[in-house]
Amino acid sequence: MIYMADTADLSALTELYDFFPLEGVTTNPTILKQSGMKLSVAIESILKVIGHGMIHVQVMSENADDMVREAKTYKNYFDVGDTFYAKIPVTPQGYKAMTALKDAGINVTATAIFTQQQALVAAKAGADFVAPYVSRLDNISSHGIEVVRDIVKNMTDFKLHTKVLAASFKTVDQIHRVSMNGSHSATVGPDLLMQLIKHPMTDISVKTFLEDGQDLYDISF
Ligand SMILES: O=C[C@H](O)COP(=O)(O)O
Repeated sequence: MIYMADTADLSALTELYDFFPLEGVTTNPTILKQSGMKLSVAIESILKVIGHGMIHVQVMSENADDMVREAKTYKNYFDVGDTFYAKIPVTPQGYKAMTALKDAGINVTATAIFTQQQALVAAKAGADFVAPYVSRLDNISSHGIEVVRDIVKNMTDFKLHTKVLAASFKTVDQIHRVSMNGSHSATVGPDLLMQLIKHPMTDISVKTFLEDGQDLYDISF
């Protein structure tokens, strides 16, 4: 499974990219607002941290032609080639823009997905990733994990190349369950990414190893 960071928090990203095998960063207008940075500064700063990792940038336009122009502008502005993904909401104009963007050779991440059909239509429109919102589904008494599972099944059954990018997480268990249901990728906030790898028994085990080995390891390195 591909892990991405769902954040524009530069210090958290720098800390995570030092050790966590992340393959990209996803952003949206809300994430930018939380960072306090304008788009140009935020994305340029993120790119300095992530190098050749994927960068997913959401468009603000509502009309398909504008979405396409906006995405093309960002791709050129940030000069990021194939690691650039235009995040396009699954509106009617968004679907139209997805097809046009793919025709123009620009990667697409279909976002704000709440149903299996929204994802399937996005895949047919050529989206490289489809992003169902797990917590936001759970919070409206729906079932985020089941939606992810159904979308994964569709991609497999219909032999589509689109990857599921599960998004909107609040718990480690949600991430565990989307992995077990075959999600190709997940984008996760920094705090939860850290929680994924934390376990008190690991800390206790490492502490014991250090104590036990203290006087035994006699080879210099
Ligand atoms: O871009 C989509 C986000 O992953 C949504 O996450 P959120 O529900 O935590 O805002």
